Amino acid sequence: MEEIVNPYKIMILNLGSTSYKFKLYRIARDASGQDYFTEELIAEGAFERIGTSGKCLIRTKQQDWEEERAFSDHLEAFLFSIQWLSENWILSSLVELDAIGFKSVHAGEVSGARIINEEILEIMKHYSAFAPAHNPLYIRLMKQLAVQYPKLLQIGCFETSFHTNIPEKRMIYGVPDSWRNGLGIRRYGFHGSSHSYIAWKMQQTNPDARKIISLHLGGSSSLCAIEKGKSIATSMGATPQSGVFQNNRVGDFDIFCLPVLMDYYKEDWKKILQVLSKESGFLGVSGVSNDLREVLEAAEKGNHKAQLTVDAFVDSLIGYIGMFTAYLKGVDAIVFTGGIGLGSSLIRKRVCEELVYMGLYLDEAANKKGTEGRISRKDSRISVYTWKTNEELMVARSCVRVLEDCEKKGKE
Ligand SMILES: Nc1ncnc2c1ncn2[C@@H]1O[C@H](COP(=O)(O)OP(=O)(O)O)[C@@H](O)[C@H]1O
Ligand SMILES: CC(=O)OP(=O)(O)O
Ligand SMILES: [Mg+2]
Repeated sequence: MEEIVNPYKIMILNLGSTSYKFKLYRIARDASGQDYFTEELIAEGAFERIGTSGKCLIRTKQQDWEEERAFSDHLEAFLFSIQWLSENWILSSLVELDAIGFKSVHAGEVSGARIINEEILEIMKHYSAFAPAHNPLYIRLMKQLAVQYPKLLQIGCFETSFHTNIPEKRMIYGVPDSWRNGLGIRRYGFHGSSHSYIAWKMQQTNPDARKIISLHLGGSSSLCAIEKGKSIATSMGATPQSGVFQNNRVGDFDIFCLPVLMDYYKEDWKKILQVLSKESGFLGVSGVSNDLREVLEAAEKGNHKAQLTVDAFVDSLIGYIGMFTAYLKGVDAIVFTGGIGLGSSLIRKRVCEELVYMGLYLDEAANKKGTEGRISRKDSRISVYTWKTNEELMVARSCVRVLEDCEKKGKE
């Protein structure tokens, strides 16, 4: 392994809508001094189905631990992982870290990698209404850590960052301009760490693919049109509740249903938002589950509503792929990532079957294998890939940049 000179020790936390993930790195810029990094992954953890019970695993060089476990929330999962790392002599205390990095979600116009302080926490709080499944979780943990470890540097890398170069005409809604400036109501886009990882990964492996559509399909799902490494369009808007069908969130929805809903729910708008953000999407339409694995299983057994959910999900992906192909004026590669993107060969097959008209031909055997890499046939005009996303790596790199800036400022 390449020697890592003056590495930082950084722990990255990814509080997903259904999962808790962490990675612990030793990481530094490499000898070239450019924007390249060398890193060693000391430990990683992925806990599924937070709130119910799911597969939880932690991996280190020495050992793997895997158990079916129930964590009531992300905080409990985080505390467990810290205790595990300490008991197994991997990290005796968070005090050992140079920084803790968060794959944080929404702070409106504030994006990029930011040192977490009172001001940023206030902004995140303001945008909690936009990202209710994420922001409150991050704020709670950040505040708790600030009390417990006042010297620990906390860095938030906001999911909106990758999308800041999308043309203005594509980032506005057709609403009074004062709503954008006064209330922050505009499109932002999310899953920036994942889509930027895909852009980077494709640059490393397939530099000729300049027009890419990245499908991050997971607890929440979004698509991103990437041109020459930059996001030029994305399916989520002002909030991560929008765009394609989500696990339990509505996706795109016609706001003019509101009067009917207000009537039905006796003007209880909080209840309406709860249904749209927690009881809709896969769960709402199928009535089976917010976990696509269970919906697919039910569809297989002939459950009509479950089948409709799967069909509508695939259909919404196809719609955005068509739109983004037009924005990109063609497409060289389509990439599947996220829990569903990597895990479900059926969803990949269903999507690709709809794209044969574009000269896209799936390699059925490669698709079924479910490993990373190319899954389209040699004669396919558009290549198709599955990559396991690495959001934590992108966050860790951003943290290194912030730590270097801090050091520079300290020397000035
Ligand atoms: N083999 C699979 N088939 C269908 N869905 C899957 C599969 N594996 C995982 N998933 C779905 O992926 C989601 C988790 O995706 P992930 O991107 O890790 O989550 P998060 O959004 O919480 O960060 C779960 O909701 C699960 O239903
Ligand atoms: C928007 C976001 O960070 O989503 P997820 O819950 O999929 O990780
Ligand atoms: Mg996620």
